[in-house]
Amino acid sequence: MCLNSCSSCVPEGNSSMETSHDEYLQTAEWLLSHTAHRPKVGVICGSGLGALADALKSQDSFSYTDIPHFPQSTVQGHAGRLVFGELGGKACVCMQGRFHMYEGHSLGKVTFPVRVFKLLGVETLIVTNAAGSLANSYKTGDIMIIKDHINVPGLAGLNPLIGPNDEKFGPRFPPMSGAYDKALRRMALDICKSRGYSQFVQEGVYCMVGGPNFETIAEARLLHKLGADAVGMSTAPEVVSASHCGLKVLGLSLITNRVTKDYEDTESVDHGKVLGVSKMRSETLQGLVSELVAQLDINGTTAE
Ligand SMILES: O=P(O)(O)O[C@H]1O[C@H](CO)[C@@H](O)[C@H]1O
Ligand SMILES: Nc1nc2[nH]cnc2c(=O)[nH]1
Repeated sequence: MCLNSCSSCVPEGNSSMETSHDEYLQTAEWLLSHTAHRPKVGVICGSGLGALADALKSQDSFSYTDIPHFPQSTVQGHAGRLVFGELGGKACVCMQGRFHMYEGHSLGKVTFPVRVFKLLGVETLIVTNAAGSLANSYKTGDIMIIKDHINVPGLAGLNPLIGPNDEKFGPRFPPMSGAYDKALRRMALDICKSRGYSQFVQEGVYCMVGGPNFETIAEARLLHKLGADAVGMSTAPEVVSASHCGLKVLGLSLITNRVTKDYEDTESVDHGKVLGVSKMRSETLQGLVSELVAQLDINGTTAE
């Protein structure tokens, strides 16, 4: 076995090594030459949550098809647009549509926009997703502030950082214990409290699985026993990549369905239901994200 992480040895479709540093730079430079916005905050919109970008003022919007080296969205509920604009007086960039492993994208492509965000000057990343609940106390429509994640593909060796490390982005062995910024979580909780959201806000552990199928009952039971409160098919690779390059991360899961752990339960889930609940809660999430961005101290630490 070769131990050199050369391109012929690292499994194809796994790491970010297929993208050179110059390609990230070319994309960032193209974007900066097409907009006057200089975003410090990046937002990734989960399934059906693209309306978060509608709150941006003075928008410059780019279809993914027009941006050099950008992957393309293939999933319903992910429009495939990068929107720049102002939110709460701060310059932001918002992905209306993310990339998933199950679409056939390599994890390098899934996380490509995160590194581009870094090169644009983004310091804080807000990641949203639609997820199914495993915790018994969660209800459909709840918002879960992500405290931590279990990256099932990552544990199995599917990690965007596999391959030669690009030191310009971050270290070979990045710690992940503080991946979800404590101060940002505190801020989100306080805002939820002040807005009267407390009865439908949770803080918990997100578990990423590869998808695209939803969980079997035995899988749901297993993930719950492992400590997961909610499950989805995204977010972990983006957060690993963001944390690696020093971005502060806030993760928000919208609970769109209950994942059944009971063989007697006849309720099932489909993507249409997921999108329906996302749409219903989109405005609430938009309010939370807008206020949070408005409160950010962009020059360094987060507001207390
Ligand atoms: O994680 P996001 O992109 O929000 O979407 C979630 O919803 C889709 C399934 O309905 C999957 O893509 C899952 O990951
Ligand atoms: N894996 C998974 N992803 C989801 N995305 C939205 N709901 C679900 C779910 O129940 N399971």
